[in-house]
Amino acid sequence: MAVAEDPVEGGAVPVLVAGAGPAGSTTALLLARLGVPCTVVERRGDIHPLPRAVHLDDEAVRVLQRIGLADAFARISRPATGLRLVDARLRPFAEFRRDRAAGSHGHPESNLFDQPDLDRVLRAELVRHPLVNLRVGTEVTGLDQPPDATAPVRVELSAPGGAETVCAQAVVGCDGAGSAVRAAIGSRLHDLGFTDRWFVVDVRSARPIPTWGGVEQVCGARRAATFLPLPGDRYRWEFRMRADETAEELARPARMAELIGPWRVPPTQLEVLRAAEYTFRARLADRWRVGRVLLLGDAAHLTPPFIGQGLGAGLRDAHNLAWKLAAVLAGGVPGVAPEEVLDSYQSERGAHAEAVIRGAVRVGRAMTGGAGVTAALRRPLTGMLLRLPGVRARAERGIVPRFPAGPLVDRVRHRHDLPGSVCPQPTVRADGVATPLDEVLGDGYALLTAGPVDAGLAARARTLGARTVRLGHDLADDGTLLAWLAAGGASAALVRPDRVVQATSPRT
Ligand SMILES: O=C(O)CCc1cccc(O)c1
Repeated sequence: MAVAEDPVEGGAVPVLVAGAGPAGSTTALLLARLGVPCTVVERRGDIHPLPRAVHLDDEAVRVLQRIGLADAFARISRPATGLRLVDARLRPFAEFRRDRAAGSHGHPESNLFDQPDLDRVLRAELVRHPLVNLRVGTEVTGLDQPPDATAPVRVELSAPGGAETVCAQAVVGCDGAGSAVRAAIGSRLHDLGFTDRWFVVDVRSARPIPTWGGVEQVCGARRAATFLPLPGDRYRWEFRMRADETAEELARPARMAELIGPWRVPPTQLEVLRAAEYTFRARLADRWRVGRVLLLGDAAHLTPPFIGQGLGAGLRDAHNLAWKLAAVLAGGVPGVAPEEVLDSYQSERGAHAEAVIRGAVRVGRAMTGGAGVTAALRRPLTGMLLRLPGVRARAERGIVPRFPAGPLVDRVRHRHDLPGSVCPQPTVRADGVATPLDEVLGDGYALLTAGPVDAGLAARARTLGARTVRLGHDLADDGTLLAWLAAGGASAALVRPDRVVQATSPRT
């Protein structure tokens, strides 16, 4: 299939991305990095002015690194100490600590930020990139997909100049919870059984508010709450709302003073930037792809924020999809049918997104659910639970993606085998220069070797155009990669462009 050279307004475009939020912008920038021109349509003229997401983990920051924005993100975020459970009087009773220097993905494990800051960084990059055509004030109103999956999709747009139609070889719907693209392909969001109203308060504080440097989850019986220190002078509180409460009532000075009372912050030192009701939901779309139309981010899944994974899930989707879509538009991944390549997007990402949503619901209920005796027992029970073998380690590790076997992930025989897992990113020395591993691996497939490679894997790597990177020759690291390969019983790993291990060569 021919890919148009340039994005052409009103004509054929290789990829139309609906929505310029963080997930849509990241998708477009990943595609553009791979040489695929994108048109991004965005309903809003300017970035969304209100703070929304506040947390990204190290794997999600690694995705931003792929589009050259890790340093910019570091400037607008603060590495966090982790998650602390506290009682109604803010006395800690459990703590999950994160590495503030760098975790296995080469970035701080927990990062707090204010979403409009990230939106501005991404928007500047979209505007700057020669392969991205950003069209604001424009949104998808309908789609028409011919039965032949490889024929262009006709996309109806509402634009400042009126209604128009463009043809795109693929459409990526990143248009949020109320996605028009999702509706147009007949995909439905399924409720995973969680809806909770919370009152979210974003403030600036004239004086620093003492914090432990991470997220505080108040697990009191009377009212669950979350407190987060954002960068600079900004902070966020979230309070669970009772059935008979309204945001207007809670926003009154007397009620607000009562809510933030335990933190002992004089309300006069605070400037309230926003105080609004937000409904936390757990939802998953049943179909993430119909032909060449794909869903991503909040259009595909919604999670409550208790483990801080909402936006990260969208960036992971973008990382998983962009290289597959780019490959299919350029003729495919050798040895795998294009439809299988694209199907693997939902089979890989859907399972992880569902595990994250269900995990967030479980954690949310465990931390904040119940009343009376149940809530009173939370503190001692949590202490006991965390002393059980493996429980703390699991809670600290989070929900790590482990993709199932498929056309792009070999079957594993042992749970320590590497295929389906994400390769770590230590800092390595290449040509005498300290560099994050991904910069050495490049944008395509890579074959990371620490010893002999079996002939089958070597041939597959050649067919896929993989860059061979030999430990101890092309780069040196602190032993992380060697230990990782050894733990997985491998002497070499074939790493996909999204850093997922596709196959390994066994250690002999
Ligand atoms: O696990 C962490 O380090 C923080 C998790 C988190 C982030 C944001 C909100 C929240 O309730 C939890």
